[in-house]
Amino acid sequence: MAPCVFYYSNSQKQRETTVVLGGNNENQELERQFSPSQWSPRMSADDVIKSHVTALKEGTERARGLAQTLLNVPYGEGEGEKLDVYVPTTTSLDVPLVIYLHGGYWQFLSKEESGFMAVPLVHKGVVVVAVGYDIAPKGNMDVMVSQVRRSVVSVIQQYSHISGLYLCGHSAGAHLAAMILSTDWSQYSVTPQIKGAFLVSGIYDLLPILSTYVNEPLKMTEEVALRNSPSQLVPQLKLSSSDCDIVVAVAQNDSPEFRKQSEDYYKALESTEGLKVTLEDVPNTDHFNIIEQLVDGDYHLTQLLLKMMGKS
Ligand SMILES: N[C@@H](CC(=O)c1ccccc1NC=O)C(=O)O
Repeated sequence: MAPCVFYYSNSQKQRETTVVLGGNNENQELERQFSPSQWSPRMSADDVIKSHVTALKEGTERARGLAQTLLNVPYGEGEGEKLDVYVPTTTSLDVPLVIYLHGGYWQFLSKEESGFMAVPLVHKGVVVVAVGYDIAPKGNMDVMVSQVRRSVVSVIQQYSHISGLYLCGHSAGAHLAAMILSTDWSQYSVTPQIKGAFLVSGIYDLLPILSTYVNEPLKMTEEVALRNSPSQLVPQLKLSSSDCDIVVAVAQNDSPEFRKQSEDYYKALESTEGLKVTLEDVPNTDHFNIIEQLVDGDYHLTQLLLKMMGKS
């Protein structure tokens, strides 16, 4: 993985842009809204990102030390199409599996920092799978969505004996999880039955980020953003995932735009008859520690996830 120094926050860049261009207030405000690190009450923007990467890395190292693992299992031909499996030692026949999709604005992080939530789950007899995908600029939005969909197909082909399939995604990973729920599986060799999904501090409408720094490496056009926006695909989600329990979780200290993304998506799902969806507004959390705390078995969202899988 690249050293932390590359995980810059947007604050420095914004100052530079302001000086050079004189600044466009509206777009500056949009960029601030889509800079999660600027909204943490705990630390400065740079520190919260550094601390996030450290927490995820350390948590993943700990999980790799404590759980049995299968690392770098291919789910496709591509170099980046690999996943890590964290396996419980259990004699139970009731073994749920949760697939974790990491965040990082489709341009940071990897599966190497994405096993952090495995310890309390594996301890309760749950298999945890951390999926790798080709972040930008190597991958683009269509590629990433196709990769994570294929990873799900591969997992259910390899683990046909599991008692239930669940998804958990953070930030950009919550977007990818929502895209998985909205898949027309008729193009694929199997139709996954996803029992539950945890969508944590996600982005579900990609249009507002088109004009921001987030889109620089992604290079999405409006057409690409529209066809990859879960907010546009609610009817397909209803067709494909009507039996899925969906939790839309958002941090109390996420930016107003991030909170709006979750609220709007929740409302769109909730007003669609037949879907089971709840909105979890998690107190005393920001965009980063809302997911970091999954290392802790007593954390509210860990408990909720275990309960959903019948393992609390
Ligand atoms: N420029 C973004 C960076 C960011 O979101 C991020 C950077 C490194 C690792 C993860 C990130 N975001 C969410 O997981 C920010 O201001 O927070």
